[in-house]
Amino acid sequence: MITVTALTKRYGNSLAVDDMTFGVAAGRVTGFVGPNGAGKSTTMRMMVGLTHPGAGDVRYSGVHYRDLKDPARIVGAVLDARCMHPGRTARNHLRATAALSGIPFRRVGEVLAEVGLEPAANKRAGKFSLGMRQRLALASALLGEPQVLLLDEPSNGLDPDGIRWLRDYLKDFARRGGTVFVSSHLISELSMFADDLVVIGAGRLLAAESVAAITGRNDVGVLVRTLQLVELEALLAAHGLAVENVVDRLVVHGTTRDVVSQIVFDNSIRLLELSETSRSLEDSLLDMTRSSAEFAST
Ligand SMILES: Nc1ncnc2c1ncn2[C@@H]1O[C@H](COP(=O)(O)OP(=O)(O)OP(=O)(O)O)[C@@H](O)[C@H]1O
Repeated sequence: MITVTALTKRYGNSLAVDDMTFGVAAGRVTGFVGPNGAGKSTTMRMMVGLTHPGAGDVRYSGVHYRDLKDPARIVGAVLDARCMHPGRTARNHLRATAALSGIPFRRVGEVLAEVGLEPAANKRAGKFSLGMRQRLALASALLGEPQVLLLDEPSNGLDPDGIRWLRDYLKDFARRGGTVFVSSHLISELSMFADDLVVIGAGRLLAAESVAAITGRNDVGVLVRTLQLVELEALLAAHGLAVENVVDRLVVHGTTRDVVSQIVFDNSIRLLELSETSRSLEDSLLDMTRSSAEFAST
């Protein structure tokens, strides 16, 4: 649905976005992750024509954003939830936005209900919490019944219930055939609902693949504790297993608990602990971006 090709943006001497190419599929939630300053916002701004790229382009089903006949009906974007008139009520903010895009006013009531803001419809946006502004910004993006949602850090300011609600909403939007591209510097949060990930660091693309592919590559292994450490290490190595002695335990790479427990049983070794380990998605992404700034992990 979205194709980003060789997208590049330079600010002075620094490359904020460096030759970025990736695709975002319809019917799936794609997470856009990277440490602070990696270039997520700059990329998303270029995706909706708010920042002019130095090179490269972004297309929606083959059509350049600036050539879309009715962009509000194709792409709904929330890039900065603070961007609204504080003196306007939620309803009036949405009416003004609808009028600008030629969208019928009946959509205003519908989107207020969709994001759960009906009770606050007549309150001024200036009195809204950041979480309520996020919902109002999402409501604006939904006015044109778009096929694509682009959201930059949409859970900022949402409470845990709000975050769960947003996650379910976006999953459902994708299930109905929509395209969701959502950025976050919180890997743990994205890993809970994204199908695909686009990972960037220091302006460069590091990976663009499914969460399943990334986790599938993760090293699985077995952790063993025993008082007969040296004896078991030799036995496991004799069976051709890659074994590592880490202080008071053995880590056996690329195998399962069943294999190790059989060797242990056959050789009457007494165990203190036997467990399977796997690296989390977060560990993998941290490895990918280690050379760039730190990810926030909570
Ligand atoms: N208008 C601008 N002028 C100069 N430099 C900019 C501008 N906008 C962004 N940058 C720089 O480009 C780089 C990428 O910034 P960007 O905001 O896109 O990153 P990000 O991944 O969205 O980070 P964050 O999660 O902190 O918002 C940063 O080094 C930033 O300082």
